Amino acid sequence: MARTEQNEIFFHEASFIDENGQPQTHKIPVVQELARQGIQQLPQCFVRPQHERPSPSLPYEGPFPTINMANLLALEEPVHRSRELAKLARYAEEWGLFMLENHGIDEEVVRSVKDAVDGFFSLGFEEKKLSVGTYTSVDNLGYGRNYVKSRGQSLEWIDRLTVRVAPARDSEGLHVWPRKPLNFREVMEKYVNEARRVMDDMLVGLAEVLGLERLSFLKFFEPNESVINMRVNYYAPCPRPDLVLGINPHSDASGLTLSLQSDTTTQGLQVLKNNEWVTVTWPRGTLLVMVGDLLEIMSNGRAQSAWHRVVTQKDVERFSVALFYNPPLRAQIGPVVGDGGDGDEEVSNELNYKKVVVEDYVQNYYKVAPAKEKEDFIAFAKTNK
Ligand SMILES: O=C(O)CCC(=O)C(=O)O
Ligand SMILES: [Fe+2]
Repeated sequence: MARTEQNEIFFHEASFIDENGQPQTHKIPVVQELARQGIQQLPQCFVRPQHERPSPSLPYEGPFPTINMANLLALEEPVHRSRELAKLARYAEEWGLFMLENHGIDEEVVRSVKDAVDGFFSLGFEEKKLSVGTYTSVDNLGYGRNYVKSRGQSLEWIDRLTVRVAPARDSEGLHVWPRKPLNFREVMEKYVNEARRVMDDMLVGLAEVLGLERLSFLKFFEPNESVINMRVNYYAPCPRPDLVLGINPHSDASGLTLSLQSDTTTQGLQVLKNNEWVTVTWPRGTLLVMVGDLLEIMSNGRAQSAWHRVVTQKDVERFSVALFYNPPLRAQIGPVVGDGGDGDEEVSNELNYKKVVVEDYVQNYYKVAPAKEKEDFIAFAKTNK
């Protein structure tokens, strides 16, 4: 058979420890490059078993959970504010995520983040690799593939860039920020500064509406030691969206996650609600807030982390920028229970979760991932009741 000229295939390298405790390296095709080459046939390594494939999912009927941040902060409008707070409690309990409008982050700042991401992902593969250094000791950070655990697992249709933004000293001495575009770091740090304020306000609002002291959650997030990881998820157009996932189902091992997405689409993210995958409708200009496992623990289960996944689209590229906001790695967190407003102190046998050290929780999470269901992750912090 005559051979036509082959396109060069680019690979990310993934190192992992296999089930026998042996270090392994696995080569993973760079999804963006496959898409750039216009492949029509999906490589087998991305094809999911039948039961994991995304069946068509309809957008949620009715207005998608949305919080208006301006109302939340409007102390001089107590009626608006308490209505918004009530919604916040309901969404945190029933959905684990919601859209955030009127978030107050300057439009220009958001625009510049999207431009910086576009600038980075429009570089060639080798140029991207050269632009970003590698973390030597920290797994799952840097430019590359998503977390890989074994050779047999279906690969996710994604390339991603993860940077530890805070504490800033964690990336000192390591070259981990992209050098291109030139303003990447400056733009992202400016955004993260504003985003942190939004997340802090959310933590205060959530504590308040759950009948807890205002700083009950925020107190775990010591400003100089808390960790913010920024993950840019890039999903290239996919020839067979019906056979793949952009990201496996998971909950985030964070306190809170705050995300923005590209203007190319209003879809991509799905959340499990009443055992059904629901497509998140994501209007332009809104941010997404997600409850992570650590906040579920801190709230003794009243806020529920969202079990979510990402689907891809045929001719549409999409990116999201997720900020994972965590207490310091060495911090011990645990459920905070108040008196529920009725003056009766809760007793300790009503605790559904144990105290855990953040680092231990995260380590276990990566040991378990990819998980089949949320319980696989969160069981680590549950009391045996
Ligand atoms: O792309 C998205 O909207 C979600 C990304 C996500 O779930 C993650 O980075 O943990
Ligand atoms: Fe996530």
